Order: sequence, then C-alpha cells, then structure tokens
Amino acid sequence: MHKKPIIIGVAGGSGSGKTTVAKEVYRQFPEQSILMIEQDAYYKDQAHLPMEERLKTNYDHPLAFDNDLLIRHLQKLSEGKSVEKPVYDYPNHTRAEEVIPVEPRDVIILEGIMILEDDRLRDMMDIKLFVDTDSDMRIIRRLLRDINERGRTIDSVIDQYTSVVRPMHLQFIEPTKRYADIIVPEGGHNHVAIDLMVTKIKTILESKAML
Ligand SMILES: Nc1ncnc2c1ncn2[C@@H]1O[C@H](COP(=O)(O)OP(=O)(O)O)[C@@H](O)[C@H]1O
Ligand SMILES: Nc1ccn([C@@H]2O[C@H](COP(=O)(O)O)[C@@H](O)[C@H]2O)c(=O)n1
Repeated sequence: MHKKPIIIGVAGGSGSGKTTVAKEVYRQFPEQSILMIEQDAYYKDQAHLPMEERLKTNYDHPLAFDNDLLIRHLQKLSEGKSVEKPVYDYPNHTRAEEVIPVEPRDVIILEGIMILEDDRLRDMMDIKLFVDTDSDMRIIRRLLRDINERGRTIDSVIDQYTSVVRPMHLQFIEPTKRYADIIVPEGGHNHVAIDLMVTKIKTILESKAML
C-alpha cells in the first residue's frame, strides 16, 4: 500500500546554507527513498516577458513564486504519482525549456527562502527547519555564488542585495523563523543538527513501516 511521504522543509535567507543542509541530509539516505525539491524551481515562468521586464521582477517577494504549482506537485507525489519538476534558468530569469521527471519517494526535502511564508506549504510539512546565518556571511556567500554560478557581476549582486534582498528578507523571511521546529545556526557544516535531523527522519520512517 502507498504511504504518504515525510515532507521536510528547509527555509532560511538567501546564502544561509539551506541547499547545503538539504544536500547533506539527502546524502544520508538511499537515492530511491528520498528526493529534493527547490522552491526556486517554481519561480513563475517569465518566458513571455522581454529581458528588461524580467530584470525588474522582485525575486524576493512571495508573489514571484508559483506556489500553486508547487503544492499541486507535492500533492501528486503524496498520492504516489510522478511529476515533471521545472528547471530554473537564473541567467535568463525564467524557467528552462526542460523539466525533470520526479518519482514519488518516502522522504521529500523542500528547500527555499519562502517555503514557511505560505500556510498551505507549512501545513504539508512534517518537520520545519530554519537555517539561521548572519547577514554578513550570507552576502559574502551569495556574492561568490552568484558571480561563479548564476552569471552575475559584483555590482549587480550588491545593488540587488541592498535594494531588494535585504528589505524583503526582513519583511518576509526572518518573521517565518517562528514557524520552525528547529533553528540551525550557520547551516551547511552544522553536523550535529544534520545528524539529529537524519535520526528523526529515520525514526518517523520506522514508525510508518510498523503501521
Ligand atoms: N557553513 C558554511 N560555511 C562556509 N560556506 C558555506 C557554508 N554553508 C554553505 N556555504 C557556501 O555558501 C554558498 C551558499 O550556500 P547555499 O547552501 O547554496 O545557500 P542557500 O541555499 O541558503 O542560498 C555555497 O557556495 C556554499 O558552498
Ligand atoms: N531570476 C532570479 C531568481 C532568483 N534570484 C535570487 O535567488 C535568491 C533565492 O535563491 P537562494 O538559493 O539564494 O535561496 C533570492 O534571494 C533571489 O534574489 C535572482 O537573483 N534572480
């Protein structure tokens, strides 16, 4: 009989180490039992907009995400059905043409800046984490990552951070910390927190197997 998956939410500011934490947890399970979904993959499609319009979008506002599609996909996976996960193209600020076929799994890790902001998503999660990293560390990490991996310049990262990312973080992300079951300081290399998470997920999986 099909069992509903365990959904683990990993939230936190940009550059906090969410992806690193999520990947560390992911690595502790056999590939056929776990999958990762990034909320970034569900940024709204902007293929119909010219580049100059895409550059004006506020990517740190809840309305930038297609949470309806994300929720539909999580529901389908919970029903044991597969989905086609979108792929996000950061340099072009829109969805890529390809999609990734995703099969249902026992554990789903949902990672993203705004996943605790939407109560419909919160209600679907079994465990909620907030990765809490000081803003100076987050901007340094983001600078390096966005230049090396997302096709950005130093000036564009600094300008976006001061005008949009920082104020939106204070308005929409930081307040969602209150919904977390666990707050993980510093993120990716916090092995104690990661081991605790892995143990907890295994305990839930074992108790589900007994039902
Ligand atoms: N604890 C850490 N110490 C140093 N660098 C880290 C740590 N956690 C993550 N990083 C690095 O910081 C960058 C951003 O981390 P990432 O996990 O992608 O953050 P997020 O998903 O929250 O934006 C990556 O290059 C990652 O390797
Ligand atoms: N076209 C885009 C889309 C998103 N961003 C930024 O990504 C950040 C979220 O991703 P993390 O991996 O850092 O959590 C978010 O703060 C957006 O500003 C972008 O720059 N361009």
